[in-house]
Amino acid sequence: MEHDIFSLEDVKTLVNTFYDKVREDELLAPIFNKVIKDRWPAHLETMYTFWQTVLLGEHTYTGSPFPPHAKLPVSKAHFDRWLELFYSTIDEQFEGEIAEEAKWRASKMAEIFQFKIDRYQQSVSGHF
Ligand code: HEM
Repeated sequence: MEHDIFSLEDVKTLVNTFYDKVREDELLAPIFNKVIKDRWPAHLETMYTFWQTVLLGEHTYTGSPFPPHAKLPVSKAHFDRWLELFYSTIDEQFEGEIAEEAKWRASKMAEIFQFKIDRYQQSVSGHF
């Protein structure tokens, strides 16, 4: 039986496995690679601190999550795929309250990001 997400080691496993899937995904990989290029190690480091802060209460992340997403060319299909890969990564390796919390947090953030991105896209296309 799988265990819950307890340590920074678990967070790193989660993040590494998830972005391995993202980088192999035909819908998401081009979007990420266009922005990140050869900075994947730095992105992964940032994401360790983000999830360490959210899930373990160890406050190592000091950024602002939304701004890098504001102008991405993404829609509901991209967020659905992102969540599908994130959920499967968690369910394959972890089980417990924090694992459930991770999925819930991700879905809420995806909802807010998508709402803001849609609003931005409408404003630039003149239908605001
Ligand atoms: C379609 C879905 C998504 C795409 C294509 C996407 C893409 C990206 C990209 C390109 C970056 C910038 C990396 C860089 O320049 O270093 C980034 C950063 C980040 N993403 Fe996402 N993302 C998505 C969904 C999400 C969701 C749902 C969350 C939250 C659970 C999230 C959390 C973050 C965080 C925390 C950062 C780091 C921000 C910082 O620089 O401090 N992303 N993402």
